[in-house]
Amino acid sequence: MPKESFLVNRIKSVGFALKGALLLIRTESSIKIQVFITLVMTAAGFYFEISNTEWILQILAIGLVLGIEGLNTAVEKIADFVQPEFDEKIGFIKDISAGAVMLVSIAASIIGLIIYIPKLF
Ligand SMILES: Nc1ncnc2c1ncn2[C@@H]1O[C@H](COP(=O)(O)OP(=O)(O)OP(=O)(O)O)[C@@H](O)[C@H]1O
Repeated sequence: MPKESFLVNRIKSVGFALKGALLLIRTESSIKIQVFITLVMTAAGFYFEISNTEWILQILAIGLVLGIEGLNTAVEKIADFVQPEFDEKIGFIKDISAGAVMLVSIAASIIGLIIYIPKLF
């Protein structure tokens, strides 16, 4: 069988990644909430006419939270696959992964406060 070209492989990878992102949004409730917050913050960005720099920081913060949440979901799925029973080590791995989401969420919330508090008060 002839090897597929680099370009065909790249296009296929983008397809798999898009499928994964859609699957994530359709099946995971935490990502659904974060997508909702993304829509609210995007609307707020337009309403308050935030600057280019503020848009860049907001997009970066939102992208980080969604990306790390996606990785956390992947860690949870792998953990459940390799060890469906209660296991202290699995609990530790899942807690660390959830902690990573919390850290970026705190940073994103602080960025949001720095951008919007001066516009509200
Ligand atoms: N197999 C397990 N062994 C030990 N502790 C576990 C196990 N599964 C889950 N836990 C504990 O329960 C917590 C929540 O795990 P869970 O997989 O339900 O994640 P979640 O954050 O509720 O994810 P989601 O709501 O997105 O499914 C973990 O952080 C861990 O402390």
